Amino acid sequence: MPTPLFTPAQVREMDARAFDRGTSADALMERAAGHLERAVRDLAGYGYGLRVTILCGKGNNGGDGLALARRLTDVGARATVCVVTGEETLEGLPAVQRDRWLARGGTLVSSPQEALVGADVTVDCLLGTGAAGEPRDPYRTAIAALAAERAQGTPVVACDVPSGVDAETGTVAERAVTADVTVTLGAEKVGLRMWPARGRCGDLVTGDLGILERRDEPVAWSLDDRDADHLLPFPPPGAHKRQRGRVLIVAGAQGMSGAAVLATRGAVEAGVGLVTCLAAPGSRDAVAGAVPEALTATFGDLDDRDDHDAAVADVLARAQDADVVVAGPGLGRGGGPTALVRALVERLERPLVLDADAVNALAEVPEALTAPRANALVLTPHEGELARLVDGPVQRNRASEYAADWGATVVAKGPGTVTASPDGRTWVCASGSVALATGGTGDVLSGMIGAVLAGDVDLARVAATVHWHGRAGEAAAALRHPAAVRAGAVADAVPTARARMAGDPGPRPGAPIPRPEDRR
Ligand SMILES: NC(=O)C1=CN([C@@H]2O[C@H](COP(=O)(O)OP(=O)(O)OC[C@H]3O[C@@H](n4cnc5c(N)ncnc54)[C@H](OP(=O)(O)O)[C@@H]3O)[C@@H](O)[C@H]2O)[C@H](O)CC1
Ligand SMILES: [K+]
Repeated sequence: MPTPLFTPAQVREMDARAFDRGTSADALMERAAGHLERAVRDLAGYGYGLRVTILCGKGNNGGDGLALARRLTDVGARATVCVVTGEETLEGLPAVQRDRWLARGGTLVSSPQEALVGADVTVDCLLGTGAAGEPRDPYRTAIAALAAERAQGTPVVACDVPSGVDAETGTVAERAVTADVTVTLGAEKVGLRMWPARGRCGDLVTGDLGILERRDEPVAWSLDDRDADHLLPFPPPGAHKRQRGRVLIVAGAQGMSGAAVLATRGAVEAGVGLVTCLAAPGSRDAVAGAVPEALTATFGDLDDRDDHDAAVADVLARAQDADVVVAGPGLGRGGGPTALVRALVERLERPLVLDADAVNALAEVPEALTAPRANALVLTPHEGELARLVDGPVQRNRASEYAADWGATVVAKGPGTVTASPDGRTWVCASGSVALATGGTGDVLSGMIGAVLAGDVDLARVAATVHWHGRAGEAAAALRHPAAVRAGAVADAVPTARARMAGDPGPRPGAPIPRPEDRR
């Protein structure tokens, strides 16, 4: 099942409703501590005799830590606790937890450095969702001490969020905790799935507090392999190639054949009935040579002012034979590509995927983006391209606003790609590898998206394809080295990645890939 993701403010509302139903804040804190205790023991593999150092702040995050110390003692672990702001700063529930800890025979160590000596596991209960901005002292110093201990090999469990990480936006303070496991409480917070925050969390575990209700609407979703595989098309038995979808790729101006080749390969490897690539003459030959499975043709000269109307008309006519059009990879910049993109956005009555130069062209004619249109539009900008479209700094966690403003599905590419559809659904991609941060991988993705939409324009499929492309990047990195993956290797890995998502552990000659009805 897709994982629902919420903002910290939503989780606070869930808390408030739980209080209205009669659940006490104390009970929630005890539940939180129970999840932390399990995570600590799971990480270490044992509990009895385990030396656990818990660094606490003065808020409820610190209160969770004090409750944890008591629970760990109950199972025979040795908890060392430091309240970095001083125990006298605690008020309310954290103060109640402190008193319970002291009544249980626990003690408090005043210096974080001293508390960390000899720890097998450390727990970051410094700052949670109530904190904002750059951690101030004494938190700052405590975070540095925790980092130094981790550098010596002592793992860190973060309570709710790694301190210094913004659980709404995914931004990370200059001084922030890097955890090995993060136990996120109540419901998964969206910012923890976004980068750079995701890189600070380690394994993400959700600690259910019984506060999430059916009516809670997540701001985003995260797909796993099975979710993504189920969303992706599976060829109906007996289908002929036209029924399996036809993609037209408009890419590759003169001298820019590589992008056209990669986008065409993306579509072919993703599996679709027919792929046609329209490119400038030299690029067309390159595509024909590199991807024999695709049909190829040329578009007129987009650079020639007198001819570009004819080129645009030709592309629109050819699009009549396609279910989906992908435009942009290596299309070039200037009046011709801009006129073509504008015509496609305004006049094409087919789903349209715009990538790379086509996104740049669209930034030249922003009125085309907001005008009513007859097609489903998917934009796949990387950060630089998105910045041109929004004309200012980009926040990927605002992709859903961009999608609503433009009536388009926005795939905001980067680590933890965010896909937002105009109907208000948002997905944060959990797959991928730094191997994808190399030229041409976006072209592969655009072709793949074209292929999956050729059967059915379900926009959740776009998010599933982003997940699939991420898995292909991981598979290519595993076969080679993350530092040495070229985009063509990502395209090569697309079919195997899908087989693995479907539950196939690896190549097994002769073994059929299970059909959807056998898997569900
Ligand atoms: N449903 C749940 O998820 C539950 C979560 N619990 C835990 O509660 C925390 C949130 O607790 P809260 O008390 O709201 O906040 P924090 O513990 O995160 O701490 C806030 C204190 O931090 C100070 N602060 C704020 N910003 C900074 C900063 N940049 N540098 C230093 N200090 C900062 C702030 O003090 P001020 O005096 O500055 O206002 C606060 O005192 C949640 O994360 C969970 O761990 C519940 O236990 C169970 C239900
Ligand atoms: K924390």
